[in-house]
Amino acid sequence: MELYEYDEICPSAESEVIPLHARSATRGIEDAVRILIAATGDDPTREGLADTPARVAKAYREWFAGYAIDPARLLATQFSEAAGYDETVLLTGIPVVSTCEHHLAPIIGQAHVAYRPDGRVVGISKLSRLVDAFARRLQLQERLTNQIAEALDEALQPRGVAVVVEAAHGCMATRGVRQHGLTMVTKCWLGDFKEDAALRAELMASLPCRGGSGGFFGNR
Ligand SMILES: Nc1nc2c(ncn2[C@@H]2O[C@H](COP(=O)(O)OP(=O)(O)OP(=O)(O)O)[C@@H](O)[C@H]2O)c(=O)[nH]1
Ligand SMILES: [Zn+2]
Repeated sequence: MELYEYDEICPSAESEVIPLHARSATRGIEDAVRILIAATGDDPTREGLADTPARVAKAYREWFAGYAIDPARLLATQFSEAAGYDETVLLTGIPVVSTCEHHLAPIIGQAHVAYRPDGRVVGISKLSRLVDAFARRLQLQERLTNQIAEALDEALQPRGVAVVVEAAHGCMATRGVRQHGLTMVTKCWLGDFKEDAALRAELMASLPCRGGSGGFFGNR
């Protein structure tokens, strides 16, 4: 295996310490990607890989855009015109694109978000934005599930919140146990949903759950 000099693949490494959350982190990411490419045994300077560090830096801005989003601001616009509606509001099949904090591998799945309003509702698109704001961070699926539920509960103070996330973990599909087609299902129940088993059952019956039917990294 060919070895590469550190400052050949990582020219800016010693010039400054770059906070990773900042926009200026781009160069630091690019240097890190060159190191990772070299670690695979490939040549980070060959033509096909020359633009890869910049592409990965751009991808990182997209994958981790959630850190810059304030969930409370997302949910700040609320409507009271629907005050007479006090049944469950449910949005199913919200795409989840996240990254596991243990292996930096993708977590791909869907979230189903429900709440029982108490006089106020939010624009339905905000539920999708809320899921995305927490998904586009380094995550554990359990924490992602709880964060979505708690942010909605805090902002809207509804009578209940339910969040179900079903996702496949790239770190299980592509390495380690190397089992694809598995789906992890996590749930968070707050308020009415925590107290009322019939409500939980009704909600679960309304979900187009894919759990156990193949997952997002293909069938076994
Ligand atoms: N509970 C939970 N576990 C996760 C999540 N994402 C990844 N993991 C697991 O995190 C664990 C990390 O375990 P470690 O033993 O520290 O790491 P590892 O040696 O790479 O583990 P293996 O994946 O079993 O090879 C693994 O079991 C992963 O499957 C998640 O969102 N929630
Ligand atoms: Zn993982």
